[in-house]
Amino acid sequence: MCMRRERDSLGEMDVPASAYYGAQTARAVRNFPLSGLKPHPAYVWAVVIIKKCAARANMSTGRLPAAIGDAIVAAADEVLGGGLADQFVVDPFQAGAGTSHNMNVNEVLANRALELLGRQRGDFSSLHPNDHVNMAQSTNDVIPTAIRLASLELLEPLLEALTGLVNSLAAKGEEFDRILKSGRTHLQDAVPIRLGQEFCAYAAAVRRNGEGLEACIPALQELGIGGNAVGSGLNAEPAYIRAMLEELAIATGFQLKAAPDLFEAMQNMDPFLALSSALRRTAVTVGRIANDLRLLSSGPRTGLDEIRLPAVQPGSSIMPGKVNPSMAEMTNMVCYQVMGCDQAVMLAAQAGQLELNVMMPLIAYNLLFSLELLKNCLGRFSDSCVSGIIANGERCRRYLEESLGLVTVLAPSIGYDAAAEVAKESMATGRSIREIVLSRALMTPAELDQAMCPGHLTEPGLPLGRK
Ligand SMILES: O=C(O)C[C@H](O)C(=O)O
Repeated sequence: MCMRRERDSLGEMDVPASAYYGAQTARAVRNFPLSGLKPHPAYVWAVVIIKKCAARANMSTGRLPAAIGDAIVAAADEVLGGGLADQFVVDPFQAGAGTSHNMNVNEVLANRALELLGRQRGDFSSLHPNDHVNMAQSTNDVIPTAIRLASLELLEPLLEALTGLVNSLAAKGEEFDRILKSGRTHLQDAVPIRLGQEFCAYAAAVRRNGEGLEACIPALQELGIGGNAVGSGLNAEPAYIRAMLEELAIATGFQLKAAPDLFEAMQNMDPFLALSSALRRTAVTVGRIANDLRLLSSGPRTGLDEIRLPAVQPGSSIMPGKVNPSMAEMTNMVCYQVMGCDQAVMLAAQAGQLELNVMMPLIAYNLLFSLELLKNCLGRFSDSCVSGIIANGERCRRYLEESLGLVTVLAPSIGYDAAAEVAKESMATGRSIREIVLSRALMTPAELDQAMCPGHLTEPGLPLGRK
Protein backbone atom coordinates (compact mmCIF):
# COMPACT_ATOMS: atom_id res chain seq x y z
CA MET A 1 0.00 0.00 0.00
CA CYS A 2 1.29 3.48 -0.87
CA MET A 3 1.95 5.39 2.35
CA ARG A 4 2.65 8.96 3.42
CA ARG A 5 4.37 10.00 6.60
CA GLU A 6 2.54 12.11 9.19
CA ARG A 7 3.60 13.24 12.61
CA ASP A 8 1.90 13.53 15.98
CA SER A 9 3.23 14.23 19.47
CA LEU A 10 4.64 10.68 19.70
CA GLY A 11 6.62 11.07 16.49
CA GLU A 12 6.27 9.95 12.89
CA MET A 13 3.72 7.46 11.69
CA ASP A 14 2.97 6.01 8.28
CA VAL A 15 -0.56 6.61 7.01
CA PRO A 16 -2.14 5.21 3.82
CA ALA A 17 -1.49 7.83 1.14
CA SER A 18 -5.15 7.98 0.16
CA ALA A 19 -6.41 8.38 3.74
CA TYR A 20 -7.82 11.60 5.10
CA TYR A 21 -7.17 10.49 8.66
CA GLY A 22 -3.73 11.01 10.15
CA ALA A 23 -1.16 9.63 12.54
CA GLN A 24 -3.31 9.30 15.67
CA THR A 25 -6.00 7.43 13.78
CA ALA A 26 -3.41 5.17 12.15
CA ARG A 27 -2.04 4.38 15.61
CA ALA A 28 -5.54 3.57 16.86
CA VAL A 29 -6.17 1.28 13.87
CA ARG A 30 -2.92 -0.50 14.68
CA ASN A 31 -3.63 -0.60 18.43
CA PHE A 32 -7.22 -1.80 18.30
CA PRO A 33 -7.77 -4.38 15.54
CA LEU A 34 -10.49 -5.98 17.65
CA SER A 35 -14.04 -6.37 16.44
CA GLY A 36 -13.94 -5.50 12.76
CA LEU A 37 -16.73 -3.04 13.55
CA LYS A 38 -16.77 0.61 12.61
CA PRO A 39 -18.34 3.52 14.51
CA HIS A 40 -22.10 3.88 14.13
CA PRO A 41 -22.91 6.46 11.40
CA ALA A 42 -24.96 8.47 13.91
CA TYR A 43 -21.91 8.66 16.18
CA VAL A 44 -19.77 9.98 13.32
CA TRP A 45 -22.55 12.39 12.34
CA ALA A 46 -22.80 13.72 15.90
CA VAL A 47 -19.07 14.34 16.33
CA VAL A 48 -18.80 15.99 12.91
CA ILE A 49 -21.75 18.27 13.75
CA ILE A 50 -19.99 19.21 16.99
CA LYS A 51 -16.80 20.05 15.06
CA LYS A 52 -18.71 22.17 12.57
CA CYS A 53 -20.57 24.02 15.31
CA ALA A 54 -17.37 24.46 17.34
CA ALA A 55 -15.66 26.05 14.32
CA ARG A 56 -18.57 28.45 13.90
CA ALA A 57 -18.72 29.20 17.65
CA ASN A 58 -14.96 29.78 17.82
CA MET A 59 -15.16 32.12 14.83
CA SER A 60 -17.99 34.00 16.53
CA THR A 61 -15.91 34.52 19.69
CA GLY A 62 -13.06 35.82 17.52
CA ARG A 63 -10.67 33.02 18.42
CA LEU A 64 -10.61 31.10 15.14
CA PRO A 65 -9.58 32.96 11.96
CA ALA A 66 -12.39 32.92 9.42
CA ALA A 67 -10.34 31.34 6.61
CA ILE A 68 -9.51 28.33 8.78
CA GLY A 69 -12.95 28.12 10.37
CA ASP A 70 -14.74 28.29 7.04
CA ALA A 71 -12.54 25.51 5.62
CA ILE A 72 -13.35 23.29 8.63
CA VAL A 73 -17.07 24.04 8.22
CA ALA A 74 -16.88 23.20 4.51
CA ALA A 75 -15.07 19.93 5.23
CA ALA A 76 -17.67 19.04 7.88
CA ASP A 77 -20.48 19.83 5.45
CA GLU A 78 -18.97 17.43 2.94
CA VAL A 79 -18.97 14.66 5.53
CA LEU A 80 -22.49 15.51 6.69
CA GLY A 81 -23.56 15.30 3.05
CA GLY A 82 -22.26 11.72 2.88
CA GLY A 83 -18.64 12.28 1.83
CA LEU A 84 -15.58 10.50 3.25
CA ALA A 85 -17.76 7.99 5.09
CA ASP A 86 -15.04 5.33 4.81
CA GLN A 87 -12.53 7.48 6.72
CA PHE A 88 -13.99 6.82 10.19
CA VAL A 89 -12.17 3.64 10.92
CA VAL A 90 -11.42 3.20 14.60
CA ASP A 91 -12.83 0.09 16.26
CA PRO A 92 -15.58 0.91 18.81
CA PHE A 93 -13.45 -0.90 21.41
CA GLN A 94 -10.65 1.64 21.69
CA ALA A 95 -8.89 4.08 23.98
CA GLY A 96 -10.86 5.19 27.03
CA ALA A 97 -13.15 8.20 26.75
CA GLY A 98 -13.14 7.96 22.93
CA THR A 99 -10.02 10.03 22.24
CA SER A 100 -9.29 7.89 19.17
CA HIS A 101 -12.73 8.51 17.63
CA ASN A 102 -12.50 12.21 18.46
CA MET A 103 -9.04 12.45 16.88
CA ASN A 104 -10.18 10.43 13.85
CA VAL A 105 -12.79 13.12 13.16
CA ASN A 106 -10.33 15.95 13.95
CA GLU A 107 -7.78 14.55 11.52
CA VAL A 108 -10.19 13.86 8.67
CA LEU A 109 -11.67 17.34 8.88
CA ALA A 110 -8.24 18.97 9.20
CA ASN A 111 -6.84 17.17 6.16
CA ARG A 112 -9.90 17.80 4.02
CA ALA A 113 -9.96 21.48 5.12
CA LEU A 114 -6.27 21.74 4.17
CA GLU A 115 -7.06 20.37 0.73
CA LEU A 116 -9.86 22.87 0.32
CA LEU A 117 -7.33 25.60 1.14
CA GLY A 118 -4.99 24.23 -1.52
CA ARG A 119 -2.53 22.70 0.95
CA GLN A 120 -1.16 19.19 1.42
CA ARG A 121 -2.71 16.65 3.75
CA GLY A 122 -0.56 16.41 6.87
CA ASP A 123 0.77 19.96 6.57
CA PHE A 124 -0.66 21.00 9.92
CA SER A 125 1.45 24.15 10.36
CA SER A 126 -1.48 26.43 9.54
CA LEU A 127 -4.51 24.22 10.27
CA HIS A 128 -4.09 21.64 12.99
CA PRO A 129 -6.40 18.79 14.12
CA ASN A 130 -5.92 19.63 17.81
CA ASP A 131 -5.34 23.37 17.74
CA HIS A 132 -8.10 24.28 15.30
CA VAL A 133 -10.60 21.46 14.71
CA ASN A 134 -10.59 20.49 18.41
CA MET A 135 -10.39 24.13 19.58
CA ALA A 136 -12.03 24.73 23.00
CA GLN A 137 -13.00 21.06 23.15
CA SER A 138 -11.87 17.85 24.76
CA THR A 139 -12.86 14.29 24.11
CA ASN A 140 -14.36 14.50 27.57
CA ASP A 141 -17.11 16.92 26.61
CA VAL A 142 -17.34 16.07 22.90
CA ILE A 143 -18.06 12.37 23.35
CA PRO A 144 -20.87 12.57 25.96
CA THR A 145 -22.41 15.35 23.89
CA ALA A 146 -22.11 13.23 20.76
CA ILE A 147 -23.75 10.24 22.46
CA ARG A 148 -26.62 12.51 23.48
CA LEU A 149 -27.09 13.92 19.97
CA ALA A 150 -26.80 10.51 18.30
CA SER A 151 -29.28 9.03 20.79
CA LEU A 152 -31.79 11.79 20.09
CA GLU A 153 -31.30 11.24 16.36
CA LEU A 154 -31.95 7.49 16.63
CA LEU A 155 -34.71 7.73 19.21
CA GLU A 156 -37.18 9.43 16.90
CA PRO A 157 -37.34 6.62 14.29
CA LEU A 158 -37.41 4.07 17.10
CA LEU A 159 -40.47 5.77 18.59
CA GLU A 160 -42.10 5.79 15.16
CA ALA A 161 -41.48 2.06 14.78
CA LEU A 162 -42.81 1.47 18.28
CA THR A 163 -45.98 3.41 17.48
CA GLY A 164 -46.35 1.26 14.36
CA LEU A 165 -46.23 -1.87 16.50
CA VAL A 166 -48.73 -0.43 18.99
CA ASN A 167 -51.09 0.33 16.10
CA SER A 168 -50.76 -3.17 14.61
CA LEU A 169 -51.43 -4.80 17.98
CA ALA A 170 -54.38 -2.50 18.67
CA ALA A 171 -55.83 -3.18 15.20
CA LYS A 172 -55.65 -6.92 15.89
CA GLY A 173 -57.25 -6.25 19.28
CA GLU A 174 -60.22 -4.71 17.51
CA GLU A 175 -60.35 -7.38 14.79
CA PHE A 176 -60.33 -10.20 17.36
CA ASP A 177 -62.68 -8.50 19.82
CA ARG A 178 -65.50 -11.02 19.45
CA ILE A 179 -63.36 -14.15 19.62
CA LEU A 180 -63.88 -15.85 22.96
CA LYS A 181 -61.22 -18.20 24.21
CA SER A 182 -59.99 -19.82 27.35
CA GLY A 183 -57.65 -17.74 29.44
CA ARG A 184 -54.61 -19.51 30.87
CA THR A 185 -52.79 -18.80 34.09
CA HIS A 186 -49.83 -20.96 35.19
CA LEU A 187 -50.31 -22.36 31.66
CA GLN A 188 -53.47 -24.08 32.94
CA ASP A 189 -57.12 -23.53 32.02
CA ALA A 190 -58.37 -20.28 33.51
CA VAL A 191 -61.43 -18.09 33.10
CA PRO A 192 -62.43 -16.92 29.62
CA ILE A 193 -61.00 -13.95 27.83
CA ARG A 194 -61.45 -12.48 24.36
CA LEU A 195 -58.54 -12.80 21.96
CA GLY A 196 -58.98 -9.08 21.29
CA GLN A 197 -58.42 -8.33 24.96
CA GLU A 198 -55.11 -10.17 24.84
CA PHE A 199 -53.95 -8.09 21.87
CA CYS A 200 -55.19 -4.81 23.35
CA ALA A 201 -53.19 -5.60 26.47
CA TYR A 202 -50.09 -6.14 24.33
CA ALA A 203 -50.68 -2.77 22.65
CA ALA A 204 -51.09 -1.04 26.02
CA ALA A 205 -47.83 -2.49 27.35
CA VAL A 206 -45.80 -1.44 24.31
CA ARG A 207 -47.42 2.02 24.39
CA ARG A 208 -46.37 2.47 28.02
CA ASN A 209 -42.81 1.43 27.17
CA GLY A 210 -42.78 4.11 24.46
CA GLU A 211 -43.68 6.65 27.13
CA GLY A 212 -40.74 5.36 29.16
CA LEU A 213 -38.42 5.97 26.21
CA GLU A 214 -39.82 9.47 25.67
CA ALA A 215 -39.22 10.28 29.31
CA CYS A 216 -35.47 9.91 28.67
CA ILE A 217 -35.39 12.80 26.19
CA PRO A 218 -35.09 15.82 28.55
CA ALA A 219 -31.87 14.52 30.15
CA LEU A 220 -30.40 13.86 26.69
CA GLN A 221 -31.11 17.48 25.71
CA GLU A 222 -28.86 18.80 28.49
CA LEU A 223 -25.33 19.10 27.13
CA GLY A 224 -22.02 19.41 28.95
CA ILE A 225 -20.33 20.84 25.85
CA GLY A 226 -17.91 23.60 26.78
CA GLY A 227 -16.82 21.89 29.98
CA ASN A 228 -13.95 20.37 27.96
CA ALA A 229 -11.39 18.35 29.99
CA VAL A 230 -12.94 18.31 33.48
CA GLY A 231 -15.96 20.59 33.32
CA SER A 232 -14.19 23.88 34.07
CA GLY A 233 -14.14 25.03 30.44
CA LEU A 234 -10.43 25.84 30.56
CA ASN A 235 -9.08 27.30 27.29
CA ALA A 236 -12.54 28.17 25.95
CA GLU A 237 -13.84 31.72 25.54
CA PRO A 238 -16.60 32.61 28.04
CA ALA A 239 -19.06 33.15 25.17
CA TYR A 240 -18.21 29.79 23.60
CA ILE A 241 -20.78 27.66 25.45
CA ARG A 242 -23.73 29.85 24.54
CA ALA A 243 -22.60 30.13 20.93
CA MET A 244 -22.05 26.38 20.76
CA LEU A 245 -25.53 25.58 22.09
CA GLU A 246 -27.12 27.94 19.59
CA GLU A 247 -25.13 26.42 16.72
CA LEU A 248 -25.95 22.87 17.78
CA ALA A 249 -29.66 23.64 18.11
CA ILE A 250 -29.70 25.09 14.58
CA ALA A 251 -27.63 22.28 13.08
CA THR A 252 -29.61 19.43 14.68
CA GLY A 253 -33.10 20.90 15.08
CA PHE A 254 -33.13 19.57 18.65
CA GLN A 255 -34.14 21.58 21.70
CA LEU A 256 -30.89 21.77 23.62
CA LYS A 257 -29.69 23.49 26.74
CA ALA A 258 -26.61 23.63 28.91
CA ALA A 259 -26.33 21.02 31.64
CA PRO A 260 -26.86 22.72 35.02
CA ASP A 261 -23.46 21.41 36.18
CA LEU A 262 -20.77 20.89 33.54
CA PHE A 263 -18.57 18.87 35.90
CA GLU A 264 -21.41 16.48 36.59
CA ALA A 265 -22.28 16.13 32.91
CA MET A 266 -19.02 14.36 32.09
CA GLN A 267 -18.76 12.32 35.25
CA ASN A 268 -22.14 10.63 35.13
CA MET A 269 -23.54 8.36 32.48
CA ASP A 270 -26.93 7.82 34.08
CA PRO A 271 -28.91 9.57 31.31
CA PHE A 272 -27.52 6.90 28.96
CA LEU A 273 -28.22 4.21 31.51
CA ALA A 274 -31.80 5.47 31.79
CA LEU A 275 -32.22 5.24 28.02
CA SER A 276 -30.57 1.84 27.90
CA SER A 277 -32.84 0.63 30.72
CA ALA A 278 -35.88 1.95 28.86
CA LEU A 279 -34.69 0.00 25.81
CA ARG A 280 -34.27 -3.12 27.93
CA ARG A 281 -37.73 -2.62 29.42
CA THR A 282 -39.19 -2.36 25.92
CA ALA A 283 -37.23 -5.43 24.87
CA VAL A 284 -38.58 -7.37 27.86
CA THR A 285 -42.15 -6.44 26.94
CA VAL A 286 -41.81 -7.06 23.21
CA GLY A 287 -39.89 -10.29 23.79
CA ARG A 288 -42.63 -11.45 26.09
CA ILE A 289 -45.25 -10.73 23.41
CA ALA A 290 -43.17 -12.60 20.83
CA ASN A 291 -43.06 -15.56 23.21
CA ASP A 292 -46.85 -15.47 23.55
CA LEU A 293 -47.31 -15.38 19.78
CA ARG A 294 -45.05 -18.41 19.43
CA LEU A 295 -47.05 -20.22 22.09
CA LEU A 296 -50.47 -19.26 20.74
CA SER A 297 -49.45 -20.26 17.21
CA SER A 298 -47.79 -23.50 18.27
CA GLY A 299 -48.76 -26.66 16.38
CA PRO A 300 -50.52 -26.38 14.04
CA ARG A 301 -51.69 -29.94 14.81
CA THR A 302 -49.98 -30.63 18.12
CA GLY A 303 -50.01 -27.23 19.77
CA LEU A 304 -52.45 -24.47 20.73
CA ASP A 305 -53.04 -23.17 17.17
CA GLU A 306 -55.29 -20.33 18.35
CA ILE A 307 -53.63 -17.92 15.95
CA ARG A 308 -51.71 -18.30 12.70
CA LEU A 309 -48.64 -16.18 12.00
CA PRO A 310 -47.82 -15.18 8.42
CA ALA A 311 -45.65 -17.75 6.66
CA VAL A 312 -42.59 -15.70 5.77
CA GLN A 313 -40.31 -18.55 4.69
CA PRO A 314 -40.10 -22.35 4.71
CA GLY A 315 -39.26 -23.36 8.26
CA SER A 316 -37.17 -26.45 7.86
CA SER A 317 -34.37 -27.68 5.65
CA ILE A 318 -35.40 -31.28 6.33
CA MET A 319 -39.07 -31.31 7.35
CA PRO A 320 -41.20 -30.54 4.30
CA GLY A 321 -44.13 -28.19 4.71
CA LYS A 322 -43.03 -26.99 8.13
CA VAL A 323 -43.49 -23.28 8.80
CA ASN A 324 -41.86 -21.70 11.83
CA PRO A 325 -42.61 -18.47 13.71
CA SER A 326 -39.44 -16.94 12.25
CA MET A 327 -40.26 -13.27 12.81
CA ALA A 328 -41.19 -13.86 16.45
CA GLU A 329 -37.99 -15.89 16.93
CA MET A 330 -35.95 -13.08 15.41
CA THR A 331 -37.71 -10.62 17.71
CA ASN A 332 -36.80 -12.70 20.76
CA MET A 333 -33.14 -12.78 19.73
CA VAL A 334 -33.00 -9.03 19.16
CA CYS A 335 -34.63 -8.45 22.53
CA TYR A 336 -32.02 -10.64 24.26
CA GLN A 337 -29.28 -8.73 22.45
CA VAL A 338 -30.70 -5.39 23.67
CA MET A 339 -30.79 -6.76 27.23
CA GLY A 340 -27.14 -7.81 26.85
CA CYS A 341 -26.16 -4.36 25.56
CA ASP A 342 -27.91 -2.82 28.54
CA GLN A 343 -25.84 -4.98 30.87
CA ALA A 344 -22.66 -3.64 29.24
CA VAL A 345 -23.96 -0.05 29.51
CA MET A 346 -24.77 -0.57 33.18
CA LEU A 347 -21.29 -1.92 33.96
CA ALA A 348 -19.68 0.92 32.00
CA ALA A 349 -21.87 3.56 33.67
CA GLN A 350 -20.80 2.50 37.15
CA ALA A 351 -17.12 2.50 36.16
CA GLY A 352 -16.59 6.28 36.23
CA GLN A 353 -13.78 7.58 38.38
CA LEU A 354 -13.46 11.10 39.73
CA GLU A 355 -13.79 13.65 36.91
CA LEU A 356 -14.48 11.26 34.04
CA ASN A 357 -16.04 8.02 32.94
CA VAL A 358 -13.61 6.59 30.39
CA MET A 359 -15.95 3.77 29.35
CA MET A 360 -17.90 6.08 27.05
CA PRO A 361 -16.96 4.28 23.80
CA LEU A 362 -18.54 1.09 25.14
CA ILE A 363 -21.66 3.01 26.12
CA ALA A 364 -21.81 4.71 22.72
CA TYR A 365 -21.46 1.45 20.84
CA ASN A 366 -24.03 -0.54 22.82
CA LEU A 367 -26.58 2.22 23.17
CA LEU A 368 -26.58 3.30 19.53
CA PHE A 369 -26.50 -0.29 18.31
CA SER A 370 -29.51 -1.12 20.50
CA LEU A 371 -31.47 1.92 19.35
CA GLU A 372 -30.94 0.97 15.71
CA LEU A 373 -31.41 -2.76 16.16
CA LEU A 374 -34.62 -2.44 18.16
CA LYS A 375 -36.04 0.09 15.70
CA ASN A 376 -35.43 -2.28 12.79
CA CYS A 377 -36.79 -5.23 14.73
CA LEU A 378 -40.01 -3.50 15.80
CA GLY A 379 -40.72 -2.51 12.21
CA ARG A 380 -40.18 -6.04 10.90
CA PHE A 381 -42.11 -7.63 13.77
CA SER A 382 -45.04 -5.30 13.21
CA ASP A 383 -45.17 -5.46 9.41
CA SER A 384 -44.22 -9.07 8.74
CA CYS A 385 -45.73 -10.77 11.76
CA VAL A 386 -48.33 -8.93 13.85
CA SER A 387 -50.19 -7.26 10.95
CA GLY A 388 -50.72 -10.59 9.22
CA ILE A 389 -51.91 -12.65 12.19
CA ILE A 390 -55.09 -14.64 11.59
CA ALA A 391 -57.25 -15.90 14.43
CA ASN A 392 -58.39 -19.50 14.55
CA GLY A 393 -61.77 -18.73 16.10
CA GLU A 394 -62.97 -22.31 15.82
CA ARG A 395 -60.02 -23.62 17.83
CA CYS A 396 -60.49 -20.87 20.42
CA ARG A 397 -64.18 -21.78 20.80
CA ARG A 398 -63.45 -25.50 21.17
CA TYR A 399 -60.84 -24.93 23.87
CA LEU A 400 -63.20 -22.59 25.67
CA GLU A 401 -65.98 -25.14 25.71
CA GLU A 402 -63.58 -27.76 27.10
CA SER A 403 -61.86 -25.42 29.54
CA LEU A 404 -62.17 -26.32 33.21
CA GLY A 405 -61.76 -22.62 33.93
CA LEU A 406 -65.44 -22.19 33.02
CA VAL A 407 -66.55 -23.56 36.38
CA THR A 408 -65.22 -20.39 38.01
CA VAL A 409 -68.12 -18.49 36.43
CA LEU A 410 -70.52 -20.79 38.26
CA ALA A 411 -68.89 -20.59 41.66
CA PRO A 412 -70.84 -17.52 42.84
CA SER A 413 -74.11 -19.40 42.10
CA ILE A 414 -73.30 -22.98 43.16
CA GLY A 415 -70.35 -22.44 45.52
CA TYR A 416 -66.63 -23.22 45.20
CA ASP A 417 -66.83 -26.83 46.39
CA ALA A 418 -69.70 -27.84 44.10
CA ALA A 419 -67.94 -26.13 41.19
CA ALA A 420 -64.72 -28.01 41.99
CA GLU A 421 -66.67 -31.30 41.95
CA VAL A 422 -68.04 -30.40 38.51
CA ALA A 423 -64.51 -29.66 37.27
CA LYS A 424 -63.22 -32.99 38.62
CA GLU A 425 -66.05 -34.94 37.00
CA SER A 426 -65.51 -33.15 33.70
CA MET A 427 -61.81 -33.95 33.83
CA ALA A 428 -62.48 -37.62 34.67
CA THR A 429 -65.28 -38.25 32.18
CA GLY A 430 -64.69 -35.76 29.38
CA ARG A 431 -68.29 -34.54 29.73
CA SER A 432 -68.84 -30.79 29.36
CA ILE A 433 -69.29 -28.47 32.33
CA ARG A 434 -72.73 -27.55 31.04
CA GLU A 435 -73.86 -31.16 30.81
CA ILE A 436 -72.73 -31.97 34.34
CA VAL A 437 -74.25 -28.85 35.92
CA LEU A 438 -77.60 -29.62 34.28
CA SER A 439 -77.47 -33.33 35.13
CA ARG A 440 -76.76 -32.48 38.78
CA ALA A 441 -79.58 -29.89 38.66
CA LEU A 442 -77.24 -27.27 40.07
CA MET A 443 -78.64 -24.56 37.78
CA THR A 444 -81.45 -24.21 35.27
CA PRO A 445 -80.60 -23.92 31.55
CA ALA A 446 -81.67 -20.26 31.64
CA GLU A 447 -79.40 -19.51 34.62
CA LEU A 448 -76.53 -21.29 32.87
CA ASP A 449 -77.11 -19.34 29.66
CA GLN A 450 -77.06 -16.09 31.55
CA ALA A 451 -73.89 -16.98 33.48
CA MET A 452 -72.16 -18.15 30.29
CA CYS A 453 -73.06 -15.19 28.09
CA PRO A 454 -69.92 -13.65 26.52
CA GLY A 455 -70.35 -10.26 28.16
CA HIS A 456 -70.49 -11.77 31.61
CA LEU A 457 -67.62 -14.14 30.86
CA THR A 458 -65.12 -11.57 29.69
CA GLU A 459 -66.33 -8.21 31.01
CA PRO A 460 -67.85 -8.81 34.42
CA GLY A 461 -68.34 -5.07 34.87
CA LEU A 462 -71.14 -5.20 32.30
CA PRO A 463 -74.69 -6.04 33.38
CA LEU A 464 -75.48 -9.72 32.77
CA GLY A 465 -76.72 -10.47 29.28
CA ARG A 466 -75.01 -7.55 27.55
CA LYS A 467 -72.40 -7.92 24.78
O1 LIG B 1 -8.82 13.44 24.77
C1 LIG B 1 -9.06 14.32 25.60
O2 LIG B 1 -9.47 15.43 25.25
C2 LIG B 1 -8.88 14.08 27.08
C3 LIG B 1 -8.64 12.67 27.49
O3 LIG B 1 -9.80 11.89 27.45
C4 LIG B 1 -8.11 12.62 28.91
O4 LIG B 1 -8.81 13.07 29.84
O5 LIG B 1 -7.01 12.15 29.11
